[in-house]
Amino acid sequence: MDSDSDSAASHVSSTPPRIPNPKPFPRSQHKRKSTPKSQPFPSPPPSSGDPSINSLHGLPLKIHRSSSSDHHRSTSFSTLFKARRPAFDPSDLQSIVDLSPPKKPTLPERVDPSKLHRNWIPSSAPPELPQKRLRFSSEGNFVRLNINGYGRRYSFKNGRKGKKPLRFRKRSGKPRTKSAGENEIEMGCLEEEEEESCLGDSQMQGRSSGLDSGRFEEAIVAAREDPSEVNLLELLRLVYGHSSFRDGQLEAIQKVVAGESTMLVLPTGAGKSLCYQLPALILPGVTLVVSPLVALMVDQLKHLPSVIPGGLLSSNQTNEEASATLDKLREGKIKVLFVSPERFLNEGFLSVFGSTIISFVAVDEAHCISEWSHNFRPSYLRLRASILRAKLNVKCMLAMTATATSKTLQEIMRALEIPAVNLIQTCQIRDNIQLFVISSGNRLKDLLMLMKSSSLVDKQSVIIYCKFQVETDMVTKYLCDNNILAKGYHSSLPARDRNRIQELFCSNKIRVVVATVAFGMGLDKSDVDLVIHYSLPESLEEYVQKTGRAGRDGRLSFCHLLLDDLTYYKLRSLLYSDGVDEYAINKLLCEIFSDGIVQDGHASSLVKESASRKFDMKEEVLLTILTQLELGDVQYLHLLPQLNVTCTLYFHKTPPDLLSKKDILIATIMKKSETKQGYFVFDIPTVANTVGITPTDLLNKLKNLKFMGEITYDLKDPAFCFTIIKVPDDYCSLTSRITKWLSEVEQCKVQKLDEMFHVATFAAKECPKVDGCFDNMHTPCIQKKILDYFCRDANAPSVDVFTKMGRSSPFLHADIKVFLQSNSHVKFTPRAIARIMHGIPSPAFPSATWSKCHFWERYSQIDFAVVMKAATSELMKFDRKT
Ligand SMILES: Nc1ncnc2c1ncn2[C@@H]1O[C@H](COP(=O)(O)OP(=O)(O)OP(=O)(O)O)[C@@H](O)[C@H]1O
Repeated sequence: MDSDSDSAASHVSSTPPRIPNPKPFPRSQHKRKSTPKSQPFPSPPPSSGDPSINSLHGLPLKIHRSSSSDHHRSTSFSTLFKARRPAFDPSDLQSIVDLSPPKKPTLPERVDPSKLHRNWIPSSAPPELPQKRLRFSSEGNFVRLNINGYGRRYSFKNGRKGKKPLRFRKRSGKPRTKSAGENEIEMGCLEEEEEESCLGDSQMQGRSSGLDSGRFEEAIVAAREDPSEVNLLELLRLVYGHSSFRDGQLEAIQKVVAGESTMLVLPTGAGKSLCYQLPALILPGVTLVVSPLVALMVDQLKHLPSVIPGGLLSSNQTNEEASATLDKLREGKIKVLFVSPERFLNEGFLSVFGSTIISFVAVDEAHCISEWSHNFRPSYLRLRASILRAKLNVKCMLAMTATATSKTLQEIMRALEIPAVNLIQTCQIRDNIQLFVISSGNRLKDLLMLMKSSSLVDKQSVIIYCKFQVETDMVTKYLCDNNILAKGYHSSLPARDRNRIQELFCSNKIRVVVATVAFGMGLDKSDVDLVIHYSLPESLEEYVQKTGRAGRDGRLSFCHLLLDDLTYYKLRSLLYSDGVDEYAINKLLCEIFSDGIVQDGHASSLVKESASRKFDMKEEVLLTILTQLELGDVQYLHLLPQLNVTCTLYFHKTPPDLLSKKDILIATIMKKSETKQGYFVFDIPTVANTVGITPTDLLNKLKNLKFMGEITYDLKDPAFCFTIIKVPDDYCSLTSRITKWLSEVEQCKVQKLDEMFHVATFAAKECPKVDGCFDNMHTPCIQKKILDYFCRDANAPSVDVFTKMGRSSPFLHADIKVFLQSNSHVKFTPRAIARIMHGIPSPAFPSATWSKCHFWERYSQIDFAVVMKAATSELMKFDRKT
């Protein structure tokens, strides 16, 4: 089985910032470098450069809704939503939020008012009905105040209080040196990734303003002193040109301005960004916005109004870019700083803030905090109120998400110590999207029929989502061959191509994009009118997220899902690729704590690639376990920034013997190095421990020597680095606790896929079509099921969804026996055998080798647990015989 899924191809990257490649050596030195092996100055190979709680008083969750005049139809999803939430008490609601006065939504073109649902999100369109749907208007609802970018920018001083007049300075018209590149984004596993270029600079901000500075200043001071609806509305009008707040916005802003940690759940495109931007503008100090993807950060930075100067720090910036941002931060020129969660690993980053006041931390895509979400991300585990308080003196947190079950919300709120009364939540799915499911025997043909059907042929902006990159290529070609122009988009395309496709799509010059999940994050195109799921989403959360790309302007839009069993089997198999055995975890723990003692400040490392192969665990799984060892009930270790730990050193000016006499570090390196082909090769943590400094300090010293022209060096072997805080007393119980936790996480993902499949299958095959469903249109029944799913009691036992997976096969045992006999030279675990039978590659059993095996993927339709059980029993028999 191919594992080229965009989400499967994920890897957590928090490697240190790249620094530029070393300068070319002067000619004379080149000569010297070409000395033979035995000489002290061998020539370096072409340099690669340095890669260098308050406890929740239990949810029931409070629902915060504004009473809009259009909120009255009993059939709407919102009504259902209200009715389903447990223990909802309107008097509670009254005490928590200001119920805003009834709002009249503006009816958009082509929408039948009777179809307008209660949680339709009004855009800021003028009250008149537009005659025509506007094309080329992908810039959201911002007011373009100065198209030349020479507007005025507001300059802030950190911690500035009182009413002193605020200075304005002219925005520099300096052209950008690099484009705000689109990075590879894999929503399947959110993470910060490589990007062609990434500016940590407020120059990226798109909008400049020609504000009346006096009025603006007064509005800020007024909102700071009294964050009343009137004062906040005035600021909203001045900064964004919007005339009213959308559901949930005002309440969230008021809470954050009052310093109260808040959980905000609004659907995609509902305007969550504004809920951190306005408080950031009002409050003194800097606001940190934690975002899981560079692409998202870049996009959010671009969309910051220019009166909110922003910056960005990501691990793939150059040193120069990062220090330019840090300088601005120190000078008080940054009001909103976008950071990746990995940054919170870095003591250096934390120390940057010194006396800087952090007004609050906004956590975007906050569901990544919870392992029970569809996108758990280990580095989000560091986002704990206790850690943020201790390290950055942050007291207020704003968590934002569009998709979270009650269980996920509970976890986020516990981690960030958000009181239950500060949950602001509206429906997680917009009512202006019609949902269709087609049971498909041939997805390609059905897709073509759909695209050519009279109801969809005029749709102007279409996204077709595929799971695998090969699928996007294949579907794009098929559509083009059949006269439907389409562009494929996935993370393996060069960033420039991806940027271009996104731009052309946003300006309506491309009608159809066939994409993996990589397309869409941070895409604020308001008029996508058709989303097609060529592949089954892995969870209802993913389904809601992707459908949420459609109809962001509030107009009626369409979402079709092509359902087939084979995709379900394939996806279900892949979900078992992260699982680990107790035995492997035990081995890993023994390696981590191999020294058996705690040595203060002693750095250890685990080289990602080799450890991954040795323990047959994906790198993300290794990181998850390490993070758990740091942030679990007992702290066993402290994670350090990830580094490339193997260093090859080349001397250029002073001969090594002489330099080592002047520099203790060089002397130690020479003692601890192996010489390979005449070069000094050493392990960074080992040398750092000997000298008594941290690996990061050692790298800094090397950088200085490089700067002085003494040395250059190459780094390789990306590794997780850590110091041991405590050696476990009982390895066995720690092993079984971690194994249990990981298998629960795995089970949770499988259950999410089963529920998604169940909902789609119900719609396609079992729906009695009584509540408004007809033909393939199943909005009512799907919405009802989604609602059940998101509102299910957090502590309720998990629902057993019928699974289509086979529970037995007459030949399974016999096949495993033959497989073991024909591979008697290889050591297998039951999980490894089950993976091969399911066609799941793993670090120790890659598809390049094992997909050629006769049994590869043969049992992918039999439940993984059943195959594993059979493998265990056959392996025991086999071991006894041999
Ligand atoms: N009060 C408002 N009135 C009118 N338009 C608004 C308002 N608030 C936000 N918007 C617009 O709604 C659009 C979507 O906003 P935003 O990107 O913040 O949504 P989001 O909730 O973060 O979506 P996603 O979850 O998909 O990222 C933007 O174009 C923004 O300008």
